[in-house]
Amino acid sequence: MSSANIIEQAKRSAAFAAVDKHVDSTVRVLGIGSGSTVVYAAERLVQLKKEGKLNPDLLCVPTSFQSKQLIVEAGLRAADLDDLPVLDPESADFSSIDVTIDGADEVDAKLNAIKGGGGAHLREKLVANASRKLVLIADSRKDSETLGTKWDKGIPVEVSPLAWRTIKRQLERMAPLSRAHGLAKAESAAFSFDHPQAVLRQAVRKAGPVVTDNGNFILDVSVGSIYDPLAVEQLIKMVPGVIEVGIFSGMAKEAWFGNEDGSIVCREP
Ligand SMILES: O=C[C@H](O)[C@H](O)[C@H](O)COP(=O)(O)O
Repeated sequence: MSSANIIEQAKRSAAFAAVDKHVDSTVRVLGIGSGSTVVYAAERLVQLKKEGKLNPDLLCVPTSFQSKQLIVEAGLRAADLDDLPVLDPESADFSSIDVTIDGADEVDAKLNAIKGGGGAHLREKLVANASRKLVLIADSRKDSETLGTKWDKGIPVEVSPLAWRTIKRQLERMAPLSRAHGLAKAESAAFSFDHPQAVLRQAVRKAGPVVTDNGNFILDVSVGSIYDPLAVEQLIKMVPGVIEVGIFSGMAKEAWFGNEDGSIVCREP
């Protein structure tokens, strides 16, 4: 098997295992992530549907245009996040979604993640935030001790097109010491680069920038190793015009990694 096929097989195994563990007839609302690994989760859902193992009233909440197409093509029912009732109105839990299964670009030892390689992280974060459980699926190349050490394309940041140059300049002046911003432990650096770089993501086969599903631009912000994901997420989020940051700190409850030898690892924080 070619190395590309081995990677695809690893992604597929992780996706199948996660769906098998988390999706049964008791699940009423399911979040569907975006990207190439989630395609295999949709494949497994189609099989389970044929076997009559899904809830007949199952609603699927998409996280992108691509994700909605996966839901429709799988013969499942798509629902918008704000059309759903909360699962338990009597409790403080505001979740509308039982479980969401999504891909990731890099996942650290505590299951903090970088997402948005496909530009879908705004809706992915909204859906993750409304989910009781976020389950990540990936091949083992994404499994990392420290964010920013494996995914070297920068943190995807969705920004307003109205001020992208100003936002870029401001992000490039972010101080590496979280101490300067009072956001994390004194003396500790949130990230390693002295001079972060923010690059406007360019479209392929279209002149000009990538325009997200929400009509915005993406800056890919390289900061080196990310020692304090929450501090970096907060630092970036504070810049006016930043719509969403592709760091998901403390959101995932489980991550499934497919290995090249065919084995699967499931990790919890
Ligand atoms: O914007 C895209 C999403 O965050 C994806 O879930 C992420 O990029 C991983 O995608 P893939 O499964 O294709 O590696």
